[in-house]
Amino acid sequence: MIESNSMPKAVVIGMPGAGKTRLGRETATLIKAPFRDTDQCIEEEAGQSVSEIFDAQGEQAFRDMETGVILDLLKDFSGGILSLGGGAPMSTEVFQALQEYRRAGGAVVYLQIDPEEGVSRAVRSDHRPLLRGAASERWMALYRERRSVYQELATITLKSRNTTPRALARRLADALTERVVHVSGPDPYDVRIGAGVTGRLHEMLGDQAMRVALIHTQPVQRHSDHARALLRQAGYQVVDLTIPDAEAGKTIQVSQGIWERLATEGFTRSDAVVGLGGGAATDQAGFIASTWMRGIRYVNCPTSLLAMVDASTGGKTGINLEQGKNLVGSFYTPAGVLADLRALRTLPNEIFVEGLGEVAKSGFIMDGGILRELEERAESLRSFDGQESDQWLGTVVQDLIERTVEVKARHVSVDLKESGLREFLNYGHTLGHAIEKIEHFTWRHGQAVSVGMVFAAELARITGHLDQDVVDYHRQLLSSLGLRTWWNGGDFDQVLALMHRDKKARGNKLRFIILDGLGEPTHLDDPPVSALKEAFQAIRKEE
Ligand SMILES: NC(=O)c1ccc[n+]([C@@H]2O[C@H](COP(=O)([O-])OP(=O)(O)OC[C@H]3O[C@@H](n4cnc5c(N)ncnc54)[C@H](O)[C@@H]3O)[C@@H](O)[C@H]2O)c1
Ligand SMILES: O=C(O)C(=O)C[C@@H](O)[C@H](O)[C@H](O)COP(=O)(O)O
Repeated sequence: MIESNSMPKAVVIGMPGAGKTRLGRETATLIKAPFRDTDQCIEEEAGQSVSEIFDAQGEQAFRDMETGVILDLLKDFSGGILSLGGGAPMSTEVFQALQEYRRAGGAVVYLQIDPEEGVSRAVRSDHRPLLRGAASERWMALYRERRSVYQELATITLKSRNTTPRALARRLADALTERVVHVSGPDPYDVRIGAGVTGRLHEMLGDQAMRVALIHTQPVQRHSDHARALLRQAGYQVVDLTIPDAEAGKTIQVSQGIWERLATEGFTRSDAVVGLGGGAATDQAGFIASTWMRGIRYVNCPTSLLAMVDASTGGKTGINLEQGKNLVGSFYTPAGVLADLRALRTLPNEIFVEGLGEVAKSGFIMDGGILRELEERAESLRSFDGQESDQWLGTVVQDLIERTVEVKARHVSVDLKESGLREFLNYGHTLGHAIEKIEHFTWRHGQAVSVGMVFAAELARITGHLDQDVVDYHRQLLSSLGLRTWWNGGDFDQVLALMHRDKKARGNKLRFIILDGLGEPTHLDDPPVSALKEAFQAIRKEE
């Protein structure tokens, strides 16, 4: 039986001369994995070259050896990259084993080569026994016979045309390290997390759209330029829309400007939106997508940590009003989310750190593993520098993003419109949003939520739900990550009035999310004002 913990990470298949061995070897080097080529394994075992085995024992003997080697390696080559001989998948046993390998989660990579190129390489090569004699005719005949088998088995197809072996290996390495979180519900979609996933924009947008509105902010210009180039390459007419940065981009005036532009550009119902940037840009882009002609397709490309772990997923779209945060919006799910880790290279440290606030939130409400990871890595995470982030840190960040998006997905998959369970994702936000407003959005969202979580923990303690040590743990963990745990702005009455505009409030009654313990969120309805005041005092710091 093929088991995921001992099988190879990828198996490369394709025609003779496609470059499978080179692709496999270079990819293995990039991802620091072992590499095997089945022809080479057979030659080592037999002490003869493939041609010599063909000449001395015939093709069938070679195929039997090949099948044996492949079946063994599929069971026992943990995390390696395996390149197969071109004809291997044509054997029923190997074909079925590759199907089983796929079912176990393995990646079968079909390296496609243009027939003209394949033929010209075949003519030049003199060591392939099956191509002896009329090499070009033999190659074409094999190609016709094998092509559909390769296509049927492939989970990843790479075309060698117009690219270098190095670039192909890079693409494969990216694809193999990508993580996918599936969000289910009425309109299911995937969140893809990995270096280079922006390359999947076309796949996610689909072929229906003719025009694409690319909504982004100026600080992420470099990433939007890349996305625009990919969209144009894929044949879309791209309308580039640079909106004001951060919360200044989440206003009705900005929405109005975009709607008018879409009208001028002739956007129809089959056209699409791409939101690229931090959470503010993706919130506005989603809002536009949900309102234009009552809803068109959109894909989010988050570029900040916070947008990757939270804002881009779940379909809460919206804008702010002078009176408060996110007061206008909709629940409208994206067609997909592409969290490209390469975007983090340009992310300033303080914006990375604020994103850790929402990561910690997911830990507090659901996933103790996130909390442990944050505790262990606090120092390196707090000093994250995208430019210098080594591979180790990159993997940690990818893990944290994946885990946090899992937490989000678990909530929004069953309660898209926030009738109960989803409200837990709002931990720390009732006060957090009030702080953002009172501070005229000079405080970053994640920092405000961090203080909001300490407030919620204090409130839980005061109302008899939580022990002091868990409240202390909030302060200690959040501050170790570089997040704020106190706030001296505003006054209680101002804060109370703003908290009444929170979307969890019903009538005159406030509703908070608090914890009964780590990973045990619950609702607290209509707490006494005295308790709120005491919790408010507890987040003030003597200066
Ligand atoms: N819809 C939701 O479910 C949800 C969830 C959480 C937060 N939010 C919203 O998200 C917003 C906060 O998101 P945010 O923290 O990303 O803030 P943001 O969107 O204001 O981005 C912060 C800053 O970082 C810049 N930036 C983003 N990516 C960058 C990159 N790769 N390189 C350089 N600069 C980059 C932005 O342009 C901006 O200047 C808030 O409006 C919040 O309400 C929404
Ligand atoms: O997705 C959710 O649900 C959340 O509450 C996630 C929050 O982290 C996020 O800040 C959200 O935008 C808050 O929404 P709001 O309804 O409180 O405005």
